[in-house]
Amino acid sequence: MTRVLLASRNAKKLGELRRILEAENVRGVEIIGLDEVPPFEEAPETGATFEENALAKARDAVAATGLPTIADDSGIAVDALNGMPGVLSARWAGGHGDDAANTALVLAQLSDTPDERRGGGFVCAAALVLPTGEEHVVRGEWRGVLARKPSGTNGFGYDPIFVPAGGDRTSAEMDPAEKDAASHRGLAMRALLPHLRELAGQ
Ligand SMILES: O=P(O)(O)OP(=O)(O)OP(=O)(O)OC[C@H]1O[C@@H](n2cnc3c(O)ncnc32)[C@H](O)[C@@H]1O
Ligand SMILES: [Mg+2]
Repeated sequence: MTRVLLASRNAKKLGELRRILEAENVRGVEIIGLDEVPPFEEAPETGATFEENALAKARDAVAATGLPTIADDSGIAVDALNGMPGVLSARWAGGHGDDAANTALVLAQLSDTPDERRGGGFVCAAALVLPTGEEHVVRGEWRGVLARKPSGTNGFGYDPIFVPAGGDRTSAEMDPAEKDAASHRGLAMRALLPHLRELAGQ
């Protein structure tokens, strides 16, 4: 078993990452989270791009633990807000990870935005950094529109207000496997699969 660290403190995100790898039958890799390694000082996520933040999170964790590490930096980019919240998604309303306040603020900011200009998308940058210094950074995007009110209880973060393109339900109304099959995170993680299979000796 090769131990691979997922450098995240977001239990929901960690759950999705694990589920996606499981669905892809990546065996021979044991995924552990930040709570399962000795604590180390985590730098604030101050990068200008998702890729920068993902790489920084993964590099720090490799330096501290010596484990091959995946980090995910993600968020929602709203067209009418010029791509924001973007890298500020986790702390858009001020506090870190207050999902209800973040979604309420985005909805309020879009209250006068008509249906035809409510486009946006989830973005996920995933970085895989190995103790050898080998680095891979990939990106997944999931386009859709911003709803007028929250619906659904699955997922996390902005899922209750995001309606993926081609459908009429929010991603919080989709079942988990359905979200994974189409999501930004699913796309990014599947792009890392060849490297993970190599690590697993598969
Ligand atoms: O940095 P870590 O510890 O991994 O956890 P985090 O929650 O701080 O994660 P990010 O810094 O990447 O911020 C991502 C934010 O974007 C939002 N987000 C990302 N992926 C999402 C998804 O699949 N569905 C809904 N919201 C999502 C959510 O609000 C997250 O708090
Ligand atoms: Mg974060």
